[in-house]
Amino acid sequence: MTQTSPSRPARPRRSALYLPAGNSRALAKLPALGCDSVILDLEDSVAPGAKHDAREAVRAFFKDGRAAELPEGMEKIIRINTLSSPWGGEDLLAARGCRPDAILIPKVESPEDIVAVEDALEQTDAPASLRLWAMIETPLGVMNAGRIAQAARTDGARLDCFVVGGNDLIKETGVADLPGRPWLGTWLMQIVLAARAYGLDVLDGVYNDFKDLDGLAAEARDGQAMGFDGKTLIHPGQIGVVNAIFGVDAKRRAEAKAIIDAYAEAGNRDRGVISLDGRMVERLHLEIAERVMEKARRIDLRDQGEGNT
Ligand SMILES: CC(C)(COP(=O)(O)OP(=O)(O)OC[C@H]1O[C@@H](n2cnc3c(N)ncnc32)[C@H](O)[C@@H]1OP(=O)(O)O)[C@@H](O)C(=O)NCCC(=O)NCCSC(=O)C[C@H](O)C(=O)O
Ligand SMILES: [Mg+2]
Repeated sequence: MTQTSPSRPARPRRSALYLPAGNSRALAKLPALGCDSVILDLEDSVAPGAKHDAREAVRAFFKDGRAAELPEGMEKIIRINTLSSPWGGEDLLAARGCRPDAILIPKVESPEDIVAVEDALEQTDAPASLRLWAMIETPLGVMNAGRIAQAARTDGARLDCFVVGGNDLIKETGVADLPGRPWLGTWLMQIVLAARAYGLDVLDGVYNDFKDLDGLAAEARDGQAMGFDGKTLIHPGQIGVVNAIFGVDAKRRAEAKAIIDAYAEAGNRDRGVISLDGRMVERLHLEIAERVMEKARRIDLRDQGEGNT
């Protein structure tokens, strides 16, 4: 059974789809898609000359009610440009005004990058519920991942989730971009470990070859085994594969239910350790099983379009 920290909410974040914010046809498709999160992108998928229009498109999407009509439970994230870029400050103001679930900050390299955004939000009437997600996609970002995640422990901190930026990491380090990601593995694990140490969710990077669903499935399975909560995506055709791999299949549900049922038996309720089908089961396994069942419940609601609150 996959081990998951019981301290984080069991919120499904199987699939997070990037959508270039200025692409009106893609925006029109969104209500029918089954991704758990959408990331409206103002950064790398938007050319410098199109930044203004893309930002206005995001503003309009939230203002005219289209965002509110998305399926309940689909998280709405806006990826801004870095604050050091010519667009970041205006992006942040626009994003805050849209009141999405979270703002995704690209190329985070130190806790100060998070604090700068937190401070800017403090000076506005940003709701306390607004979360921050951070992209880890540079050598410094990976090296400082623990310190960055630690920023989530500060009182009132908004940091909620790490997102791997594999394309930038490959660009910045020069490692070979090979199937199975042999040279990226250590860094990916470092990012997962940092996130887990401080109770953050963590999403794997994108798979660029969007027509190769077998390759996507192999990479998603690797990511699931590494401990990621889900994967970021670039195309609607990738959602089904990834939702299945990061979901809770029938075998895991049955295992979890068996553990919960076993501990519910009168003779077991107060026991620390029990024997189940020839395996040692401890109360920590009960916590994991309860979390698995809660996540399965939320996934079922999400997949029925009823939200995952
Ligand atoms: C990759 C694409 C450019 C491919 O586009 P296209 O050739 O147009 O795809 P299709 O013809 O197969 O599209 C079929 C229909 O699906 C809609 N569509 C396509 N992509 C999306 C999407 N992401 N969300 C919603 N809908 C989408 C098309 O509009 C078609 O519908 P219709 O027009 O009605 O026929 C394109 O998929 C794309 O732009 N993807 C997103 C790219 C992106 O956001 N990139 C930035 C994030 S990746 C990254 O930067 C990660 C990280 O930072 C790192 O460093 O790794
Ligand atoms: Mg990137």
